[in-house]
Amino acid sequence: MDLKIRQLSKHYANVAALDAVDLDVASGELVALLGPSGSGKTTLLRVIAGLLSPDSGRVLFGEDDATRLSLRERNVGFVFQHYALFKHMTVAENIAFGLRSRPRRRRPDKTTIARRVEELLKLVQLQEFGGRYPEQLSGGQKQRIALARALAIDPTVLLLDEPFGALDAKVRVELRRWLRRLHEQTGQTTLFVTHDQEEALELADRVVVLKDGRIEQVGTPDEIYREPASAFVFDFIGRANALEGRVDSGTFVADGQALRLPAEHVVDGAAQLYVRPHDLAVLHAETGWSAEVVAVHRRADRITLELRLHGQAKPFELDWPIAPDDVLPEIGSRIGLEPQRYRIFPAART
Ligand SMILES: Nc1ncnc2c1ncn2[C@@H]1O[C@H](COP(=O)(O)OP(=O)(O)OP(=O)(O)O)[C@@H](O)[C@H]1O
Repeated sequence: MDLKIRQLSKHYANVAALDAVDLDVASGELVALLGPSGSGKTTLLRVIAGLLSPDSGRVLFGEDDATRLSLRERNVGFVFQHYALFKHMTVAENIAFGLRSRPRRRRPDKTTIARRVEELLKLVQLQEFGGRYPEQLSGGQKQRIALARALAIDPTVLLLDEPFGALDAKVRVELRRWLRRLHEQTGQTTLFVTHDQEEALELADRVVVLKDGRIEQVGTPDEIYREPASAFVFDFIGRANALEGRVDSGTFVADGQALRLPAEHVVDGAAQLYVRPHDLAVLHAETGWSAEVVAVHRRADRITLELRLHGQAKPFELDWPIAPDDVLPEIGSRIGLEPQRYRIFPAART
């Protein structure tokens, strides 16, 4: 089912946890809500679930206004970061819980519930685990069961709040790939909260970037990464350098006059050039603009140079795609550069 959010606001004292948020999620989409701590991700998910009432605005499931409905009436599936399985129930009983606790006229019979539990155990690849108790499962297995339990009621939407947040990095990566495959099988409309940009980019059909209760950008992972709509999104998604300069009649100027780049659509005044470390090309000729090498960092998979422009206090980084017999530049020397992909934004007013 599709989901529409219209002008949703929620305040706590003088904090706007959600500030007039509009969002459309198509049926079958997997959408990540991404943003730093306190940006409003969990609040948005909880308002959609019916766990929190908004101050104003509407939540629509299909054409139906669900704003005033309870969690149960909305029939949503919810998975929390911390395993919320019932300890005293077996895995199978946990999965069956949502169906068993339905009012009698909507409750499937025992055989149907047992069949559904088997199907779900198979779907989350834990067929042998129905008789176990939650304490006999690993963290990753518990979250797969929590997901099976959320899916059991055939929810209108599936809402996941950092479901892998408490797991270690390797298990997280395995589980997010597993979740993507599962989503392809079920086609369930899903909203997924994360503060991990890699998780969002790898998993989601579309990513919603939140900041201070507002949507900064909505787009496919590619759009968000390649065409960030603001300095905030550029900085938040992946590694970014910000170089100080000015825009003057459609030209960005920095480093005295040495660095000049077209900036047609940026208003005149203080501005910043945003460029990722791997989007800076080293020029072996004495063309382009030049920067001083401040430090050389060897990493497992790359070499990163720390560079500085004339007159700028803050160094920036360049990833050097080094060949085995390349000679690394010396500290204090200068190298020629060319940004291959970049964005220029007016400097934030403080
Ligand atoms: N019950 C509450 N009482 C007061 N303020 C709250 C409450 N819940 C959330 N807030 C505030 O609302 C804002 C949004 O919080 P929310 O939990 O939605 O952010 P988040 O993006 O999910 O953050 P995190 O990644 O840390 O979970 C924050 O400033 C938070 O302090």
